[in-house]
Amino acid sequence: MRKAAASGAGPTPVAPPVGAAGGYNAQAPPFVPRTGGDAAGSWGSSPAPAAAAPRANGFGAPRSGGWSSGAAPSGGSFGGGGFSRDGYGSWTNGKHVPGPANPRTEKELFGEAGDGLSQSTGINFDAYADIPVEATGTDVPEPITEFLPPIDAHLLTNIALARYKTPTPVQKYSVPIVNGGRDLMACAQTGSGKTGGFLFPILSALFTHGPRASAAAAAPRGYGRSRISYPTALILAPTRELVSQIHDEARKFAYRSWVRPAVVYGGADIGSQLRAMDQGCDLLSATPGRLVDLMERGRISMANVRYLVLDEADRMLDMGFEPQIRRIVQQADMPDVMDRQTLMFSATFPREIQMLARDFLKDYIFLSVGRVGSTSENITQKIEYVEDDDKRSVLLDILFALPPGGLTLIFVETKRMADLLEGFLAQNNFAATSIHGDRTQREREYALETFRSGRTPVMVATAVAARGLDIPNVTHVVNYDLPSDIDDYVHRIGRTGRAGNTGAATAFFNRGNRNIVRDMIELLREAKQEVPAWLEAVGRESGGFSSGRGGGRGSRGRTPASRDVRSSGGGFGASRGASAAGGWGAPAGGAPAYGGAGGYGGPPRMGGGSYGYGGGASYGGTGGSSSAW
Ligand SMILES: Nc1ncnc2c1ncn2[C@@H]1O[C@H](COP(=O)(O)OP(=O)(O)OP(=O)(O)O)[C@@H](O)[C@H]1O
Repeated sequence: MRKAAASGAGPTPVAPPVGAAGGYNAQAPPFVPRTGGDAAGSWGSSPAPAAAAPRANGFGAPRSGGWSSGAAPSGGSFGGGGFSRDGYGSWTNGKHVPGPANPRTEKELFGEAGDGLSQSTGINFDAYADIPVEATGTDVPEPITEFLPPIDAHLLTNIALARYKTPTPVQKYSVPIVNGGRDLMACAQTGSGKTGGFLFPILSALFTHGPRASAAAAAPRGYGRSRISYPTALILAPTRELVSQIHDEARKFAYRSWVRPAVVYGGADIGSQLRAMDQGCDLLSATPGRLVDLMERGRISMANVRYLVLDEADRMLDMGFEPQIRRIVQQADMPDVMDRQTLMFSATFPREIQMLARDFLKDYIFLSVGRVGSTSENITQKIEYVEDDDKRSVLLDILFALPPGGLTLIFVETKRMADLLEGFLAQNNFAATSIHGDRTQREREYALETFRSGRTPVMVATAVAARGLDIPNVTHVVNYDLPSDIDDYVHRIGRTGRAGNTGAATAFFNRGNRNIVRDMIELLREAKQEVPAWLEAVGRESGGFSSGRGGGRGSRGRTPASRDVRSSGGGFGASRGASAAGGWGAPAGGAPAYGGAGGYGGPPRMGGGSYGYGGGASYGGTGGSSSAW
């Protein structure tokens, strides 16, 4: 039986009374569940979030509008000015008016069944339902089991066009959680549908409730000729390739709707991105650096943001994006944590990121599908002992032995090694390409395109390609160089074995990789993989100083979060859930408190329960541009 464990008791910051100073009123809490107005039904009961707090900074006027009381504009038009164009619809006189179908756009977005351009589900897709689910926090709503109302009818049409039949576990839970107005930290294995996990509830709500009429309606134009864009949903992700991919998914599921997705990332022409934004920017996917740039140019405002998503948040911190993220979220005009919904998604959640959540999330639900940081059993993992000097010849042996037809992704640690290995493979007549951080955006896109299409079925990559990329038919991942952080290994091998498909991953291990040996052994055991006897021996040898999943990790001294850190004072077994097939017990009692009550080890990073940021912690790197990869 699944359990919804309540957060442990802990300090509960005092929320100011509703309607207190700052112009807040009862409309402020975001997105309370719909209450039966729809024939289609409504989301399960879920508490309205705690009372709104005054904004911590002086940017912008306090928000007073909200959807919860039917504040979506009923007059005028949004999204295409009241008429349909470009495969989009509009929000006219308080109603969603989907645009007409466009067969060409439809084919471009959704492809055709079996064309190999999009990931089809594999034989193990249904087995996702057996993965244990843990959801902790107050009043966890019931998961959905199917794509049915009260998910918005227009979204259901687009989900059908994408040929999705059943929600994955993370989607089953995230949809009612987010549509119940709650914040969410969600952790689920690579390739198990986290993108839909945030896009579906957001788009469903946007289609049903329409745009928020406030800053955008009042001031659609900036100074001079420049327009200001006011996205309603903002998705931040660490790499250009990942935000492009999220944008492509957003375009699919927003097809024919009033919601115009847009994308911005560094390394590409800002002028064309701005022009594209001018065509509509309701749901924006962005890398943090480029977004700060646009904010500083006065071309984009966060004032309308209703939903904030941090995808692969741990990676963004690793890349040194924390200052930019805090600039966007806390130091501009984005609505306060109490007046937006914030969602974090990743397959790994080191403890630091759960701590960051205290600043960005309120009374959130921590969802973990499988153990945090575990690998999918759909990936057959093999660890080979290979000295550095032998790696090239062993790689050739592997490539020669692979059955034709699949794509192979080879990870190395440095850009230089990526170049060298690509050259070596070319000399040996393999159609190979490579991708790394020194390549221009055009080169990176070209490499991905030739890999995806199978023209170069081998791609050598640095960590830029480790996260989130969803390329159909990657059948084999080789860790030519192992990373020093086990989480990176988890994401890298997760480029195969996606959406219920099977895949293989081979890692070259030698004594230089001893720092991750114990984590590696634990991962392999957990995913029911073979653990070679020699690896166990190295593990025993390295015992005392190995990082171990229970201890500090790698050079950053990170500690893994194996569960919701809010309840880290409690026993491990208490909140481990059972199979997703069961039913929730009664909601955990207790008054909802924001910010994850209690149980944090160590002193809080910021004092007084305010949302201001006092620490200056950031992790290596300077916005990701000058790393080794
Ligand atoms: N409900 C579903 N039914 C069928 N296919 C799905 C479903 N949800 C997602 N997919 C497909 O599964 C693949 C993986 O999804 P997605 O990229 O969202 O995974 P992820 O969990 O974000 O992975 P990662 O951790 O690597 O970022 C995609 O090709 C997506 O189209």
